[in-house]
Amino acid sequence: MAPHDINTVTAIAKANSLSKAASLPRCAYVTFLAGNGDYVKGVVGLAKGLRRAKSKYPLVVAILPDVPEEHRKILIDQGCVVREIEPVYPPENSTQFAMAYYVINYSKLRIWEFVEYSKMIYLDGDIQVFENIDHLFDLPDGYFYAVMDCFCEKTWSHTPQFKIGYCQQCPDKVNWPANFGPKPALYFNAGMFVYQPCIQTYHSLLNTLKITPTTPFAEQDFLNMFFRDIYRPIPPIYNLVLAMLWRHPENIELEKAKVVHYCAAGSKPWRYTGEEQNMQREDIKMLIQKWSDIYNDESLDYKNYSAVVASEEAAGNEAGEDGDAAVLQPFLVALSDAGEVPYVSAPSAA
Ligand SMILES: O=c1ccn([C@@H]2O[C@H](COP(=O)(O)OP(=O)(O)O)[C@@H](O)[C@H]2O)c(=O)[nH]1
Ligand SMILES: OC[C@H]1O[C@H](O[C@@H]2[C@@H](O)[C@H](O)[C@@H](O)[C@H](O)[C@@H]2O)[C@H](O)[C@@H](O)[C@H]1O
Ligand SMILES: [Mn+2]
Repeated sequence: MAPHDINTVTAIAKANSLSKAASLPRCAYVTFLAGNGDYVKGVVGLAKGLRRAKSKYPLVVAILPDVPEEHRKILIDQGCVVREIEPVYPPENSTQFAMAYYVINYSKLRIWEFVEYSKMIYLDGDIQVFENIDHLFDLPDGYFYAVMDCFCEKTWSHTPQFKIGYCQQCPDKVNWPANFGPKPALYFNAGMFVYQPCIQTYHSLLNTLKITPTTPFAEQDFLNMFFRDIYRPIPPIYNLVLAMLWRHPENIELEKAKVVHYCAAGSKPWRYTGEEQNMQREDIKMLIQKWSDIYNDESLDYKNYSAVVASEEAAGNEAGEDGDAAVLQPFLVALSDAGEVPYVSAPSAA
């Protein structure tokens, strides 16, 4: 066959694109959804935020069986890869959780089973991504990456740290008392982390959980214990826990925050009333507004966004490296590879 033969050219192009797809690292974002409440709004907001940030990778939603059909459909329509998981129950124990609903959070451990991906970034449903963080997938393998938590809110009042006013965000302010034993290891917030799915790790997590007493911060305490030797802190811009704004303003440059975690009491954007403590702060109102702008932006709905990209491609717009088409393409490939969403092919330009 002559190289200019149209079939040859097509075959080469196809082989190239296949090998390109095959060599793409198998990366994805993953979040967790339980129940029939309003957290589905958080996940929709997150899916749209990732699109706005031109993330190249899909958002997998690990859902418990109690998520209603209606909510599953909303997620699929937003281009999410929906995966049902079995709940994980902690061993029986009389511990009071810092929040009663944290008990379902042990189910997050199932995401280690998603081994069709080599690396994933877990994000809580109450997180928003304002700038692209795909580069976190390039961090060296073999570690667990997350942002250090803050111990100053009253959800921490049960801990010795809180009682003496010690926080790892300002470790020199209050010295760790000698008679308290060794200084505790660095402790991450489990609303965002970079990890590698792995079946051995998955079994080890579940087996270790069976012999581990439950504690107030549920799976977060457990993950901190399990991964303490390979935990590597990343800067707070990758998971801005809102309380940092009033507890440790000296550690935060708000304009640099790429990822915001709406975890302070009263700060869930989809049910914000402004009544709780600190919720009338200007920075909080601004962050709630930014979340709502993304949630309400119809051009970020998957159906509208993919239609625009398809028509740009049809117009022969190769849209350099930063163009929407170039950016959405691998996202669609990843989705269609996952077998959940049909690949939206561009109509012929002829
Ligand atoms: O009814 C619920 C409660 C929690 N979650 C999920 O569990 C995560 C952890 O809970 P949350 O973010 O409310 O905890 P916080 O970060 O505020 O302590 C949420 O982000 C959701 O992804 C959920 O889907 N439904
Ligand atoms: O089940 C334990 C939970 O713990 C975390 O909650 C936060 C939040 O409750 C703040 O209000 C506290 O002040 C903060 O320290 C605490 O870590 C995670 O965000 C969540 O995903 C989940 O892992
Ligand atoms: Mn959260």
